[in-house]
Amino acid sequence: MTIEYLKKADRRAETGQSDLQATVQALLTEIEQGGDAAARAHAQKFDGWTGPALVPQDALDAAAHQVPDKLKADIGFAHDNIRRFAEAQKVTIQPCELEVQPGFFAGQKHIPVSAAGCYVPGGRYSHIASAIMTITTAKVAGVDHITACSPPKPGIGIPPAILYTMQLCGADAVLNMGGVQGIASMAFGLFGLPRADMLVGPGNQYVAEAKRLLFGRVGIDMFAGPTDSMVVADGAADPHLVAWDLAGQAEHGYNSPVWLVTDDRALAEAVMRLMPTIIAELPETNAKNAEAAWRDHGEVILCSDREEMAQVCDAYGPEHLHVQAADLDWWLGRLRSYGSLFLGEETTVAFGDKAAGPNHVLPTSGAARYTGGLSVHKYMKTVTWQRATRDGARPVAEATARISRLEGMEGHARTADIRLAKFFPQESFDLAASAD
Ligand SMILES: NC(=O)C1=CN([C@@H]2O[C@H](COP(=O)(O)OP(=O)(O)OC[C@H]3O[C@@H](n4cnc5c(N)ncnc54)[C@H](O)[C@@H]3O)[C@@H](O)[C@H]2O)C=CC1
Ligand SMILES: O=C(O)[C@@H](O)CS(=O)(=O)O
Ligand SMILES: [Zn+2]
Repeated sequence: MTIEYLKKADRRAETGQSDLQATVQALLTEIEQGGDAAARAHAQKFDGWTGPALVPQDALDAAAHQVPDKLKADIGFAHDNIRRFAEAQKVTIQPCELEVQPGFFAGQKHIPVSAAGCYVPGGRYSHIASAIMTITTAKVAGVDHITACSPPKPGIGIPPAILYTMQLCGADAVLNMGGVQGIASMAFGLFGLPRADMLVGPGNQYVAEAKRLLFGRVGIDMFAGPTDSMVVADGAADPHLVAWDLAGQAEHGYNSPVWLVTDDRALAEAVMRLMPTIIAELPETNAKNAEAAWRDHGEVILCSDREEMAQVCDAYGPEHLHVQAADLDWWLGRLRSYGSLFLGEETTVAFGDKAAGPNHVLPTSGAARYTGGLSVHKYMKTVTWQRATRDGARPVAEATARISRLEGMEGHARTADIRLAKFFPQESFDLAASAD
């Protein structure tokens, strides 16, 4: 490849460092050993929260009255799109059955997990959309019990719009708890809640690391840490739109990378010129986030042709990948590594973030190389079954006995032997391990 970095990041997104791992592991251990009291103590320490851990029903009811009708309509619009998209995905999950041998049947089916814990981030921004994405999808999948948690604001708790959304989407219980203490409370079944079988949702590096460390004891959706976004643009792209699309996602936080990949030097230079002015138009905190993200993690990569651009995309595996280039079908067919793909300037990452339908909980930090984003599939276990007639069992039992014996697993072999003896008492079988 002959790519040229017109702007290169000094640092990659800060995830998975060993000090972060040690910090989060210590918090998890403290909370597991100290139970409810330890979780409450951490809520006070990190979020200044001394109110109830479980949001009481009257607070949930009150929240519904505090949300303006126009916002309710927008939340309803987004919820409807995300629910219908999840329902369409669920239809693609089909059971199957095969007669593997005459009289021997095997199949697969899908069973939703019993209890899910949905993390709704809330440190910097009030992520209403994350509540829709995680809870709605769990509900469509058929999860029996859904706990949602989010960081409480001191003296207020979880903001009313988030509480309203959590209820609308189908949360069975809501916890005033963010960060590691929120994740731990759901994983360990604190406050009388069922232990989560599955932890889902995005969050900052503490949240993502807590999920990663708990994986194995519980299922997780994926590594969904600090947001990252890539725009792929050719010479016909609108530099103003491209620059806003990069700045818009950089506001997530100081550690949210945004990358531009292009084969047009003039476009790259125009976008780089525009970025500081556009960032300065954001409100102060957002601008500070975006400025740091662009300065420390922003990259502009100049390629010689579209195939080279596609190779860069695949190598980065961005969470969001927005193509603003000719021949969108070529890109849709060619690209292999992204969380969610946005094709053309008529859509944008923020549409997917908030309201379009596809889920916004997506793999970050290159995890798109091995997984897609949150969907009903993540809440469902693909399990298999088998049954047979006696005649159908016969060749399978013979092969099983001989293979097991060759492996030295006599106990396994006997479970096959005794079936052959029971089902076919008049016959004899050669069940010795083959010598060669
Ligand atoms: N990958 C995805 O699909 C998405 C990712 N995101 C990402 O989620 C993140 C949200 O982050 P935040 O706003 O921070 O909200 P957050 O809810 O993830 O984190 C806030 C919590 O962090 C904990 N915390 C803060 N400082 C701590 C410390 N020093 N030690 C231990 N715990 C600490 C606190 O308990 C607090 O409750 C952003 O990085 C954003 O990019 C957001 C939406 C979607
Ligand atoms: O990572 C993401 O998908 C976020 O950009 C979603 S949101 O903008 O926080 O809603
Ligand atoms: Zn976003």
